[in-house]
Formats: sequence, structure tokens, C-alpha cells
Amino acid sequence: MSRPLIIALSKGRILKETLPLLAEAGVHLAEPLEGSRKLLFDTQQDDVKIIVIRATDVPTYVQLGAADIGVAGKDVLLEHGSEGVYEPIDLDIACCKLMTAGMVGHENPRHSRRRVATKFVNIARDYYARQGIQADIIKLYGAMELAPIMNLADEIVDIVDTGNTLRANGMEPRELITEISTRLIVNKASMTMNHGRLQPIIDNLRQVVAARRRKEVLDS
Ligand SMILES: Nc1ncnc2c1ncn2[C@@H]1O[C@H](COP(=O)(O)OP(=O)(O)OP(=O)(O)O)[C@@H](O)[C@H]1O
Ligand SMILES: O=P(O)(O)OC[C@H]1O[C@H](OP(=O)(O)OP(=O)(O)O)[C@H](O)[C@@H]1O
Repeated sequence: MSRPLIIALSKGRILKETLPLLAEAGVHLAEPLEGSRKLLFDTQQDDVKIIVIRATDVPTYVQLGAADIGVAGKDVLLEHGSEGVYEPIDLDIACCKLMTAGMVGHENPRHSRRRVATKFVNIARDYYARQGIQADIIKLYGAMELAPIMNLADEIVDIVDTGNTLRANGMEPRELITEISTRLIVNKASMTMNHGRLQPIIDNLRQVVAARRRKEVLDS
């Protein structure tokens, strides 16, 4: 028998919103995630398993075929690159913006060289190059907002949602790089080899997302 289908989920913020979506699409966890130290979980279907890993590792698992399907933020996917994966559905969850931001009152002259702290080094390098701005990119793994305060950087590239983190640290959003939401990704080879098993999951998820959008429109 072929190996079970593996669905790679990002732990952390996205997970809480992803599980109900999957359940509505017919993929139910057979055991509780909360409090568990396990990383590989059974579902109610013998041939579908779920792994819960760091958001930044999801594209790697799916690209290299260790997982067939994954759920990850567009920020993570842009940073990683999308070779070998399809991105069939915008799941419309964990919506936010990827922006540049700086200290209030410390505007950088438009084309001046600047130090930019971010965990999105590839996206930042590409963005500043497209703007014709020379940038020294400084890789951080979190708390980007601290970098300008400590004069480690002139600017940051980071996720902005409510803007509360920026405001709390005397910063302001500047340029929008791109809108972000959570996407379903699928390994291209697996899509061909396991089409009969993957397509129903993808179709169900698409319907669930479409139904949620319709409901949102009706409720608004
Ligand atoms: N403040 C936010 N509001 C809405 N969505 C967000 C916010 N911050 C992050 N996201 C989205 O949720 C995804 C997961 O965020 P989360 O904070 O759980 O992981 P992370 O801290 O980026 O990953 P890790 O710490 O494992 O490297 C991000 O990739 C992004 O798409
Ligand atoms: O605009 P806001 O609503 O304040 O959200 C933005 C914050 O959310 C994310 O941080 P997270 O809480 O995930 O922490 P980390 O990335 O520093 O781990 C992001 O890196 C920002 O700091």
C-alpha cells in the first residue's frame, strides 16, 4: 500500500484557524493536539496524517515531498520560493501586511543607503533592489521592532496587522510590500501521483473557503 498522505501544518498562530477549516473539509484529527509533545498525528482517515512543524519549515517539507500538502503564510512562501509546489487556494486566514517600518520622526532620505533588520531577507533584498535603494540586510529571528530602537537598523521589514507592536515601540508603517494571507500548497509530483486522494481534499477546502467568503459578504 502507498504511504499515507501527509499534511504539514504551521504551529503557532495559523494552527488554531487551520484545524476548523480542515475539519469542515472532512479531515478530523483523531487525537487532541493540545498538551501533546507528538509531532505526527493520526486523522480519522487511515491514509491521512498531520504533522505540526515550524511555519518556516512547511515549504521545505512540501517542496521535497516529505509532505504532500502544506499550510503556510504567503510571507513564508515568498521568502522560501515556490519551486516544486502548487499554491491552489488562498485560505483567507491570518491576513496581514508585509511592510517596511521605521521610527516616528526618523524618516530616511528617499534613496539613502539604509540598514534593514528582518527575518525576510530574500523578500527585503528583492524589494529594496526594485526600489533602487541600497540596503544592508540584517537577519533577525524575531522582535524586529527592537532593532531601530537599539540603533541596529534604520528600518525593518515585518508583518503588520493591527499596528499595535509598531505603535508600542515608537514606530510607524511606511511602504506596503505585499498583502499576506495563508495559502494551501501542494507538492507538484504528489499532485500527479496521488491525484485521486489529493483532489477531493483540495476541492472540499476550496468549497469551505468559498462558503465562508459568501457568509462574510452576507453578514457585512
Ligand atoms: N500579527 C499577525 N497577524 C496576522 N497574521 C500574522 C501575524 N503575524 C504573523 N502572521 C501570519 O501567521 C504566520 C505564522 O505566524 P507565527 O507568529 O505563528 O509564526 P512565526 O513566529 O512567523 O514562525 P516561527 O516563530 O515558527 O518562525 C506568519 O507566517 C504570517 O503569515
Ligand atoms: O501589527 P500587530 O497586530 O502588532 O502584529 C504584528 C506583530 O505580529 C508578529 O509578531 P509575533 O507576535 O508573531 O512575534 P514574533 O514574530 O516577534 O515572534 C509580527 O512580527 C509583528 O511583531
